[in-house]
Amino acid sequence: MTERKTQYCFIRDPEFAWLPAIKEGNNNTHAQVKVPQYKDEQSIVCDGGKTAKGWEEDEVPLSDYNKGVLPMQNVNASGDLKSFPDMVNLPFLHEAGILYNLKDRHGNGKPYTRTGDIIIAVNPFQWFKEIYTEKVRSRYARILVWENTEGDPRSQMEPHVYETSALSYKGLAFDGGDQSILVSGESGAGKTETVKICMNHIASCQQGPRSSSSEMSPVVQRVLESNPLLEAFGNAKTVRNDNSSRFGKYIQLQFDKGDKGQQEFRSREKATCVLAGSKCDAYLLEKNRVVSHEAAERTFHIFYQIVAAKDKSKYWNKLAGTTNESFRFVGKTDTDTIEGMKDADHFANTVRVLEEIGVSGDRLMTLMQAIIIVMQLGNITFVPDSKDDDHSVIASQREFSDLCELMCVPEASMEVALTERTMKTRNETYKVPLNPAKALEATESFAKEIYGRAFLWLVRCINDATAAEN
Ligand SMILES: Nc1ncnc2c1ncn2[C@@H]1O[C@H](COP(=O)(O)OP(=O)(O)OP(=O)(O)O)[C@@H](O)[C@H]1O
Repeated sequence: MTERKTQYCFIRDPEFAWLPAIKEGNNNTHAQVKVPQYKDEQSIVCDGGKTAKGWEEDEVPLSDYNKGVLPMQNVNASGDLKSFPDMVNLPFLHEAGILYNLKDRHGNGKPYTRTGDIIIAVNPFQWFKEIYTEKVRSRYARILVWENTEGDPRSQMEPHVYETSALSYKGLAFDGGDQSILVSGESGAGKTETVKICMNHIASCQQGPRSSSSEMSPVVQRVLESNPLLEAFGNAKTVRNDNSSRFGKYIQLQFDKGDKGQQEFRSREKATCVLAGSKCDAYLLEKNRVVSHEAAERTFHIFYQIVAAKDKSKYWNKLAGTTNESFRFVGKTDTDTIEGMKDADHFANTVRVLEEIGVSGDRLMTLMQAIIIVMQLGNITFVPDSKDDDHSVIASQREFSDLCELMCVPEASMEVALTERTMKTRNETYKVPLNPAKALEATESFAKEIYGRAFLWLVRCINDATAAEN
């Protein structure tokens, strides 16, 4: 009599998506399964139930599964998971198989897994310093870029995001084609960090085959240093990520490929393809965050930074003595520390980098005042005009006078701008009064527009400092 092989499978679960189980039998509509019970989510693994604290019998409807078949686990005869660095090789390729493979590697300190040419990164939320050392960086560059090996050199290496950077540099330097790297994932997945790791590595690839120096090229340094600026103005604390990018970006790294006429081009002896500059396109800034955010979240970092700045009254003397709560758009926050640094220290760093890219003196003053104007606009309130409910008048007179003084605009003109809308037809221009709700809406739109434009202006300044001239 032949012994029946244990059928290690997965079943759907509303809490954990997929659970490992053992299939005991089935009829036309249902499968009978034994489900190992683990201590907690972390300890749920594919191990044939060896570390489970008990078992439960269950019956699952086959109609919940693709073609009525329960997906099988990628395990050996004793039920232990067989982990694959490249998921193209998974014997059973399905969602549950992918998730448990990634979970196993993640648990073993391996945040990267390959699927063909794609690298999947599972955010470890702790720095595994040993996988980002200079030695590791140059090994990936040497083997993937500079050594002309037969076959796929990746087969001898652990999957790593350095593989993506090295292969794109190689494609650019030796095949001559432009390269694109797409980094995608949900909020907090680690996209921004991955881009930094990738850019740093591209910089070490261009140091050439024999480089062992950790010295960064000035271009890359400038590109990476501009990051805190984009983060100050474009990032905010959300419930998922304390430093969440609230805009999309397309970073173009510009390489000088040398003179193609010279034999040196495509030489494997020397790097002739060198980083000359970078350009960033920013889009879809979450402008709405300027005027409102969830209680557990924050608006853009720069607002807290400026309120916390030691020298804030330099930008507007009325900032002296103010707190986050002094401004409706900013409001109470449960933290004054982002990525281990206080808002006040971040501000000093923001100003230092701004000055480095040429935003200093009057330009710096204007930028900061634009930010303060946005905050002050949030403090303007409206009430119905006693003579006509459809008209509104400004209720917060002192805040309004401060705003006008800050903007250097006469109060009468500003009041008209905030409480009336100008309509234009083909033959005439006329004013429509705004009720308090509409006036508030218009004021908020004005604040969002100023912030959005200041952000794009800043991106242009960064590009002026980092883009290659030709
Ligand atoms: N490779 C990594 N090693 C260690 N920690 C990491 C790594 N990648 C990301 N993290 C951690 O995860 C946090 C969130 O990462 P990151 O800001 O890159 O996410 P994101 O995908 O860009 O999020 P968002 O879309 O919200 O901007 C980082 O602040 C860092 O603490």
